[in-house]
Amino acid sequence: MEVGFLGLGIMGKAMAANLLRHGFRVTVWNRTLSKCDELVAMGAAVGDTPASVVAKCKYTIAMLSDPSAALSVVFDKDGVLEQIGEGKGYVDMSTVDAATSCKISEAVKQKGGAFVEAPVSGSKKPAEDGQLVILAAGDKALYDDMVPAFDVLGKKSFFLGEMGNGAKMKLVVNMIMGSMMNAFSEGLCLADKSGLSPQTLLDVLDLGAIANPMFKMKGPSMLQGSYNPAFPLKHQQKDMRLALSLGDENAVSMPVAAASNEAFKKARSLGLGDLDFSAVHEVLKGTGGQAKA
Ligand SMILES: NC(=O)C1=CN([C@@H]2O[C@H](COP(=O)(O)OP(=O)(O)OC[C@H]3O[C@@H](n4cnc5c(N)ncnc54)[C@H](OP(=O)(O)O)[C@@H]3O)[C@@H](O)[C@H]2O)C=CC1
Ligand SMILES: O=CCCC(=O)O
Repeated sequence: MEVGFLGLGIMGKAMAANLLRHGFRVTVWNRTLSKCDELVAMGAAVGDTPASVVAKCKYTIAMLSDPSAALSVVFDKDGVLEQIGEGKGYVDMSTVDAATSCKISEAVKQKGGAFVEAPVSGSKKPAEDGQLVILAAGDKALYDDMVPAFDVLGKKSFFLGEMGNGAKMKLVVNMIMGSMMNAFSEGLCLADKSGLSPQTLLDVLDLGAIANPMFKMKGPSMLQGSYNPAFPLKHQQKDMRLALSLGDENAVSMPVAAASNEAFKKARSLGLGDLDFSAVHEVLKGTGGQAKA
């Protein structure tokens, strides 16, 4: 199967590499072109523009930072829309809001193409290992065509029906994750300040009902003040913002998420946006600015 891949950040690079390892023919494009080099060394071809990738490939996947990047790659000059059409499919796996997905979907359909939104749960390591959880919605025939690729990228794919449901599901999941990270960080601070060993707290948490992979993976590095980015904090704050907006639209009160969003915003204002989202711990510790990757 031949696929195009637009966006080779932390996630896109791992996902495209995984497709190559599984025998897919992949043509890549990234705004910063030098990021294509590693994939080329693995056998990928390069397209000059999103449009040229779509012209070459029947199916094109995108993994971009946020709604404005997702829209730009489709609608701007040399974008996806210039070459999408009958018989071609576009799959955006970025985390965006439902309105962005719907806007892209309408434009692609108007040109005769098919569109699926397919944001993912899981971070850098699951992307490398093909263990993502894929939250797809939109054109069912295109979804069915993409199953061989989704089977390589993920451990499970959900087809959630109408366009926008994938984006909404992803935002709900990440809203919970961001709130959990804040509660976890507060707990580590409380243990420390009240004379307990935060390491022992990690051991206790890991044996109880709230044990989870995120606490287990991020806890030890948070205690060291080390935040090598797997999921950049700026993207987690974007997801909290989009989830809160979904709450506004549906009149859902979300005080916990709103407070967590404030902590992520504070972290961004301290220059921690490119570190892992667990760097919000520096805000809750009150030591922002001393964090490292
Ligand atoms: N990291 C994670 O753990 C996860 C991330 N996600 C989501 O996946 C998406 C990608 O995340 P991640 O890989 O971590 O992010 P990165 O910041 O590492 O990569 C972002 C990508 O978007 C590109 N980009 C940004 N702005 C533009 C633009 N205006 N035009 C064209 N390309 C642009 C970047 O290009 P350039 O290299 O030129 O800057 C880069 O390829 C996000 O929506 C994120 O929320 C979902 C699940 C997990
Ligand atoms: O959007 C990012 C999700 C990160 C994760 O699921 O670990």
